[in-house]
Amino acid sequence: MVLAAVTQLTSGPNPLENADTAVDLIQRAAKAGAKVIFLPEATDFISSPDRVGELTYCKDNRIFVDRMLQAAKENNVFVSVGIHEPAEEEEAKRAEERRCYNTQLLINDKGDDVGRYRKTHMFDVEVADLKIKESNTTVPGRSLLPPVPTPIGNLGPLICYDVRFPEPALHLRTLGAQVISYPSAFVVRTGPAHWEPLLRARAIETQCWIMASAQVGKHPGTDRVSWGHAMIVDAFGSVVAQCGDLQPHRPCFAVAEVDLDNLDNLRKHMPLWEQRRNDGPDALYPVI
Ligand SMILES: O=C(O)CNC(=O)[C@H](CS)NC(=O)CCC(=O)C(=O)O
Repeated sequence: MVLAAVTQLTSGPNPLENADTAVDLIQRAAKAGAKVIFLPEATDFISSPDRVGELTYCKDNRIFVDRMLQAAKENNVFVSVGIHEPAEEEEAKRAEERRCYNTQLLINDKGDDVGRYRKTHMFDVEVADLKIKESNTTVPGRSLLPPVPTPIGNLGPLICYDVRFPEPALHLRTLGAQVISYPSAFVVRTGPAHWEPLLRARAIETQCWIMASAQVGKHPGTDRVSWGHAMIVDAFGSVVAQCGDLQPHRPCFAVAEVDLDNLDNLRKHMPLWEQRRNDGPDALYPVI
């Protein structure tokens, strides 16, 4: 049994200050015994949309990544962290747009970069008073990252809005995932109604552990407020750890022991992957 930690924090527009907060959380969670530590989406910075290009390409943002690699090594822990990654020129189409990928970076306990997943679903929505177009600043990734071995099992990375789409999570399970991570910055308009049920649904249907780190509270210099409620859901769909909502929100973490024997037992006795009908909608639901 290995301990995992999900974290909750409030990133601002300064990558170096956010690095201090993230390193402090890594140290605290490692001291509590966590071997795998999950930091939220966009831990490096959250800013108004007009500053995303500048901040993505600035030197401090490269220093942010170096500090995460160093903290993983020094604390002997595996780290998952959400960052803005410069998009390749051909992807950005026009270099002057300086768009980014919304990336989950995976770092092993030696401080090596062992994988990057780039968010594939853009949060382009209008819900009542909320209007956000992530694709103005961000280029969607084009592929899933096959699960990466970690001390808590094979980890399949996805990000935030991706949680609304069951298909990539199911595909990661087929590729061998035992744990799926959703570093997030859910908005307060949708969080109360959708955050927990979506995470639990993904856990139940994939029979994977879900690690959902979260941004929380008002982001300085923006009009954005994040929902928080970072949580760990086990492969049966139970919420086994959750960060609080006591205000003012301070950076915090919640831990759970990840039991892969139980996961194997669940999959053996409820063998969804053997029972799934793969013969397509025409065979399953013929039009009478
Ligand atoms: O913009 C950044 O710097 C970091 N990225 C985010 O905060 C992203 C894109 S705007 N947020 C979400 O996907 C929220 C999804 C959500 O709230 C829902 O699905 O309801």
